[in-house]
Amino acid sequence: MSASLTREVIHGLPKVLLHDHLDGGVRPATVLELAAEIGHELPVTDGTVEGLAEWFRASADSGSLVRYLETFEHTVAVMQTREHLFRVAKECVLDLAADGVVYAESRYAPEQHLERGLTLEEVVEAVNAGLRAGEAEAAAAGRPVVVRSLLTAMRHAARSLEIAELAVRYRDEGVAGFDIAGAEAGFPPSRHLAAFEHLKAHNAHFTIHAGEAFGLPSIWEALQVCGADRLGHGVRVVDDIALGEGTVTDDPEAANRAAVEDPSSLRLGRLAAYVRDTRVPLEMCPHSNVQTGAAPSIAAHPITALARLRYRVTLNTDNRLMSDTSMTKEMTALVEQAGWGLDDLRWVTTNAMKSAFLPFDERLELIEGTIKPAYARAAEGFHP
Ligand SMILES: O=c1[nH]cnc2c1ncn2[C@H]1C[C@H](O)[C@@H](CO)O1
Ligand SMILES: [Zn+2]
Repeated sequence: MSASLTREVIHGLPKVLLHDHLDGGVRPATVLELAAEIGHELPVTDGTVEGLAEWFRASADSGSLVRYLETFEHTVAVMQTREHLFRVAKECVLDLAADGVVYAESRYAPEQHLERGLTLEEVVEAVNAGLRAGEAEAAAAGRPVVVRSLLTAMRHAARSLEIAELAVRYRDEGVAGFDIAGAEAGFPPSRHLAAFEHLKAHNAHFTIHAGEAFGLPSIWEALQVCGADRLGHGVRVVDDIALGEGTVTDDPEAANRAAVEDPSSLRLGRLAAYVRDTRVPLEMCPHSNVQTGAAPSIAAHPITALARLRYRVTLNTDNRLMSDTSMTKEMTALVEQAGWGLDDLRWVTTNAMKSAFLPFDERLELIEGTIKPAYARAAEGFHP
């Protein structure tokens, strides 16, 4: 009964987060403090944590991915030394643990953290050390969380092969995989084929931001040309799902209703069918999509139709700072605004754990030992 599924109950549920940017989740207080320390000028001058947090949220709320991404200048600026990277990574783990996250993959682009002389290896080692310190502190506080990193290459730049090599080199030291991010239009993933070939040659995992600001060609390339294991966002797969005379994209709210009332009225094109048939995990990020204009609202976000159609949907935060969000907030919004229930939350959580770039036995242990028992206990609470 979703009536009892309050924010407090949701906060207590175990969560799995596959798509969270380290530089998109810096605490506003930390940005403020470190910017003052290094003399980086921030765009707001009232000096308050609240003012800065609001600036990030409002600036990211532009309806444009390109403008959303401009705000990262001010988090990346304070992540340029070992000490600062360590701190940001550690605080990230503590914040996720406090949100009830039990497994997370935190991604960042090492090439963006070289401004003050660090090497790529030093960046990775500083972040890894911070993640391990955060895990230890969270476990000691009774909130165990496992956090792995994904190394991102920026799609407009030309360092993807180097970053892929770095991901392979550090695979046994907490780096679980690789990603491509940045503005999508004009920078197709196939520009980075050498990186993907290297990863495949070494049996490494990768995801690609695709189908966020740009539609089906980007999803098709990510899967069929590059061989991505998962899709970052992938929300525009609904461009290939017909509803009436148009597509789900034309009227996502009607599609969410149709997916429940009459699923056969939604007709999958070849690519949309391929994504569902092969169980490609979709790393969906509702609040981020509303901000960048990839979805009209939480109620009308295609995540609900895709969930009802049984795509391999996972729920994610993307950028907790810019989107002023958390896993608790993403889940609560779907419950309150899109008719989701406890079964849906358990399902996306299990989907995410199944899709993690963690060895199978470790995934199974988290599903059987942590996720299933906690959701079963929560379900009991809803019986009369
Ligand atoms: O949603 C996103 N789409 C594309 N790129 C993104 C998104 N969120 C963050 N990024 C970029 C900006 C960061 O600096 C970079 C690495 O985390 O990834
Ligand atoms: Zn992202």
